[in-house]
Amino acid sequence: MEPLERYRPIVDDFEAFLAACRRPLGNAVRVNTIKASVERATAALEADGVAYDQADWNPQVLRLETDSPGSTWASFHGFTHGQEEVSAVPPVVLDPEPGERVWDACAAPGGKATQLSALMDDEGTVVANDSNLGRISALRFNAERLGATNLAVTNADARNYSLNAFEFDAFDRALVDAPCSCEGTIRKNPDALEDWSEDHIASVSGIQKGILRRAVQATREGGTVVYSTCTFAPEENEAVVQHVLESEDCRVVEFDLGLEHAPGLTKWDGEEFDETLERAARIYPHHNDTGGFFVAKLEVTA
Ligand SMILES: C[S@@+](CC[C@H](N)C(=O)[O-])C[C@H]1O[C@@H](n2cnc3c(N)ncnc32)[C@H](O)[C@@H]1O
Repeated sequence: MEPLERYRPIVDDFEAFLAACRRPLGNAVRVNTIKASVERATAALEADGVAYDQADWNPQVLRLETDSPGSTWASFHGFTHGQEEVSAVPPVVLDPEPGERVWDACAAPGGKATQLSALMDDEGTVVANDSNLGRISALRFNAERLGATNLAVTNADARNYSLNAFEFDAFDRALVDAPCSCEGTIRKNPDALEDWSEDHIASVSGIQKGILRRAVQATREGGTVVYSTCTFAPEENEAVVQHVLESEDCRVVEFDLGLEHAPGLTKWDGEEFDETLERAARIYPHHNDTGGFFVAKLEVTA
């Protein structure tokens, strides 16, 4: 928990934050609407005797009272997919339409890519990319299990991603769910901070900047890019968005999130960020009894 002390000056009710970070996280699933309605999925859970609670902000997210959410009939049938509640936020903020072209730049193992497919009624295209070949097999497996047929998988470094193989020259939307220091996953993974260091944060921040820059370049004017991480470090969040605001044509836009959150920061460690960064969301574990997440929404401008 010691590394988290650096966030004492920025987190509202820091003691409640620390206490929440120490509590194990319950299990959650997302209803896979490609295969089942919420009613059908919850009926399958009830038949299995698994109690659930629907999330207030999204009825497709269910908190389950079971230690093995992957061992229910609903899961075997692909009606549900184990996914942390806050992890379901970025695709909802991206808000893709059926028929659009969407790039998921860092997609494996595919929780959000398959959610994008479902939000698009499995119509249009989700290009689900990841640079890690080992994680691609899990992405393919999840796409098949959940029946996401509009999902195409690529294996490349998103920082210099080429659109040459496609018959179009820009995506309508892009999601960058970036590799990060994973501080916000501490409730699920108590070892999450074991290898924590400021050097690692600095190095991953450079990768994040490169990926987000490419995502803005690869998205059409008027299109939308969502940037998310499961970490608290401002170097990996606001500083990354700030970097891209300075180098690419885009702006930070507001979004409505039915979840309690804090605004993005406008300064950290002597660095000042654009005031529009306040439109980003910092979701802390004590806000909604979830993991931690950062989400920013960008519009590509001329
Ligand atoms: C937070 S995880 C993505 C989780 C995924 N969006 C989901 O919901 O299942 C970050 C991913 O970024 C990938 N990654 C790391 N560096 C990358 C790069 N330069 N280009 C593309 N993907 C990268 C990692 O392999 C990892 O799978």
